[in-house]
Amino acid sequence: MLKGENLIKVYSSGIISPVEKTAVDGVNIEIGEGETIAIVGESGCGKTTLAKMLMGQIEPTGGEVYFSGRKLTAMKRRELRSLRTSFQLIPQHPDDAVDPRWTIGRSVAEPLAIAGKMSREEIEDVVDGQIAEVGLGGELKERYPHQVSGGELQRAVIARAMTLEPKVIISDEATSMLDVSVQAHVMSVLKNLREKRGLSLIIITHDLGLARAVAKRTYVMFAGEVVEEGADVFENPLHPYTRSLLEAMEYSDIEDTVIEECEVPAGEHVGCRYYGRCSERTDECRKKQALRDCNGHKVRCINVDEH
Ligand SMILES: Nc1ncnc2c1ncn2[C@@H]1O[C@H](COP(=O)(O)OP(=O)(O)OP(=O)(O)O)[C@@H](O)[C@H]1O
Repeated sequence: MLKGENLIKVYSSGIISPVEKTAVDGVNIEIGEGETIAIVGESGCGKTTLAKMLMGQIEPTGGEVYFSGRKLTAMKRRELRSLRTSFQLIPQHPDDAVDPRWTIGRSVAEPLAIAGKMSREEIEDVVDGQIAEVGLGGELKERYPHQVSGGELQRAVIARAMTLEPKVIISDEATSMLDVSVQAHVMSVLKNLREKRGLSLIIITHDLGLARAVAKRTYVMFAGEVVEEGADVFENPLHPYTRSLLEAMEYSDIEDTVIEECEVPAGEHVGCRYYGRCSERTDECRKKQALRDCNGHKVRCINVDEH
């Protein structure tokens, strides 16, 4: 339903001597209707940039995005704007998505008020239904963001996003600031909405335990590339990077395992990008690595054999 083909994003920053940074480099990604996928990888590997390209929020430097067979990347701005409601991003900090001076009810109603297609009473009905659907009590409508808990506010943000009847929800570390039990509650709200509404869910996370628990397929990213992808990357990890993440997980509680940020060694972009950190590297790894089919999923490592 939503597909990115060979997506590339090069950012340019600085005016006098601009510096280019390739945040995403040739990523192919796909999500079906009602499917949940996870994108995992350390900070700065390009997860958010990839998601924003899929949503049409930022223009790719290269590659195409298709949504229900239509080429998003070829659309005029107006056409794209009308499709934007199909994609809703749930950010890490719910405070970013609501106005602190507005009641929760007003914030949830805002997208419908802007759309201008419903009467006040109709909007009220949708807001009430949506607030109940995410498991919040009606009394929260009259409260301000500082008068609710982080988990409640995040559920209100989900309710707000749902008023626009999106097809795809992208959760960008949406639960990472919450306690584990609250995190589970918010995720179960998303899961229920997915089941009930046939939503597709993209979970961007540092939390391997979360990805493992909720996603049908996982994309592991490293330095702008997908290094491994499949339904069983946790059960049958092939890439040395994925294996190192999972080994780190063994030393801690699975629920608490987050990926630490690490510097990508400079000058290693010709061959395998993991070369500088890989304990299994060979001379062959200095060559550009392709993402290839292997043992039921895809891996970008020349040293992995079919078995
Ligand atoms: N607007 C921008 N201009 C220049 N560089 C950017 C811009 N946005 C992101 N980057 C850089 O692109 C790279 C990828 O960023 P991105 O936010 O996509 O990573 P991420 O994997 O989502 O990280 P995190 O988990 O920390 O949110 C980073 O090195 C970041 O500094």
